[in-house]
Amino acid sequence: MAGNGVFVDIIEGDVFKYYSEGEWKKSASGKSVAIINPTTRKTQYKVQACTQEEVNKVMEVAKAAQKSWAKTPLWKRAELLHKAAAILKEHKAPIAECLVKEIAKPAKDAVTEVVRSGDLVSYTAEEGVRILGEGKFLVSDSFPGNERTKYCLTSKIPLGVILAIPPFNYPVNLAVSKIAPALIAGNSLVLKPPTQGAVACLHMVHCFHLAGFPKGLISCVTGKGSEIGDFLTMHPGVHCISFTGGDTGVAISKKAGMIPLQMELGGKDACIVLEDADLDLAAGSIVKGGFSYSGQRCTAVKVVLVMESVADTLVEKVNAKVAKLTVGPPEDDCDITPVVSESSANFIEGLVMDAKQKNATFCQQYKREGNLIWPLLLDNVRPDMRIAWEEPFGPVLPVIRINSVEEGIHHCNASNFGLQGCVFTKDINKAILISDAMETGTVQINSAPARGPDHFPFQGIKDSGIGSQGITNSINMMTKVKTTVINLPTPSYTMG
Ligand SMILES: NC(=O)C1=CN([C@@H]2O[C@H](COP(=O)(O)OP(=O)(O)OC[C@H]3O[C@@H](n4cnc5c(N)ncnc54)[C@H](OP(=O)(O)O)[C@@H]3O)[C@@H](O)[C@H]2O)C=CC1
Ligand SMILES: O=C(O)[C@H](O)COP(=O)(O)O
Repeated sequence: MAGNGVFVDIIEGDVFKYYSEGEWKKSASGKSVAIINPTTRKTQYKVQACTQEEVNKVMEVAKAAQKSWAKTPLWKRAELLHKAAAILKEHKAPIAECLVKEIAKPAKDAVTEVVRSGDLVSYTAEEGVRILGEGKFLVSDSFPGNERTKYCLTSKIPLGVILAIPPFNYPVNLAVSKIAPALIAGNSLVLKPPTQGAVACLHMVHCFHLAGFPKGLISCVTGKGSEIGDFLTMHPGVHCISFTGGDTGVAISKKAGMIPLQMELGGKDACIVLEDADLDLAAGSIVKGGFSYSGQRCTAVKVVLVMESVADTLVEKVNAKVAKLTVGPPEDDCDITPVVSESSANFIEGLVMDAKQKNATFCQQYKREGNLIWPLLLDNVRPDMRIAWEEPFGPVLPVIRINSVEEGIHHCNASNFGLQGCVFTKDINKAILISDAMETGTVQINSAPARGPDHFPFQGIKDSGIGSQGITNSINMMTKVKTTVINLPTPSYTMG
């Protein structure tokens, strides 16, 4: 159970504590933030509403802790990360339980998220010792007009204090995908977890605490993003922001100072299905891609663009699979579970009603109970409908029928998002041409969009983000280049 066993220190009364200076603390605000269970719509947990003074304190200690952490040998940093990964995996059950209660993640997927997170931490430790253990050596005589009098040594050094802000949908995985690269690279880290998912994050942070990281190196401040978010992101003590979420990220990038930003934002991932596609494969991928975790994935298939000649067959196959999806509580491991909040369900319903008014074809009857929305495929969607462009982040998937590949590419590229896309065809040449033409960070050929495996590069263009993630890219992003130049009194050339 949450807050029990080795986790007993992280809670007092019914409010979970925040983590600062290597200790679990109550906020001086005396206030808490309620976390509403999406299934019961009742308060499940409470976390501290941290104050600005408490944020100032974690920034101060993070700065000091980073200085000595940067002097800790790389292999020792890796050793601690491996230890944290093992502890995290050992305690997957209580953490997964929080994910079920806070964000209605189906029970098995919740366990998978924790295990995947442990693996990510270990992989990052291994990758870090390799790529940070190497530098560059340049000599001056390769540039015109220079003798060989200068030797340039290049290495990667930490940025300082990293602020990590993950979203609700993968609170643990998208937190560790920021924490592990930051730490292996010699940075300290301040985590502001999403409110829904905060308690899972606090348990995860306690696993790092149990691993024995130095005091102040990792902190976790809780509170509503709308209340402490700006104070955190505009804090002068922050040297880099790694954020995953929605439009909030666009606002943050305008407010943040002159610091590196890693932004993973929304998406409207298009799935283009050509006439020669394996329609069974496409239908299976569309259902998995569109409806896993009730469509609440940045990488979910969010619009299907299918050639008119095969559209009827594809829609029929997709519908047959949608009919088999189970709908209900996350504890029962149902495929479709309640969406994260009432406001999210209302937003999704708004998109559905707009499509209804504009005569989209409803392949299933629209049904909603509380935050639970039954899976819905909308056929014959046209560009004047909101659902053609907006991200529902729910189990509703639009199908747009197209008459040419160009029409599909045009729709994909007209979106303000550019996260991922996918194309189904048996013609690899066509697939490559389409992939090159799609303005998205990644294109999957004959499979649905996906972030994982977590060491693959992952990036969005346009409003979908800044920079590239994935383990290696995140480590590099959380470092800066330092060079030392050795100036010789006379040219020196190496002999054969
Ligand atoms: N491209 C990618 O890799 C991914 C993108 N996403 C996108 O995330 C969205 C869903 O996640 P969701 O959690 O709703 O996204 P939000 O943008 O609403 O929230 C993300 C995080 O930002 C915090 N936050 C809110 N306001 C501020 C602020 N003013 N300053 C700083 N932080 C703030 C939130 O805290 P609080 O919860 O307390 O409000 C939360 O931790 C979707 O658009 C989805 O596509 C999701 C996963 C991956
Ligand atoms: O951000 C997300 O929505 C998830 O990281 C997606 O991860 P996945 O595509 O590997 O499920």
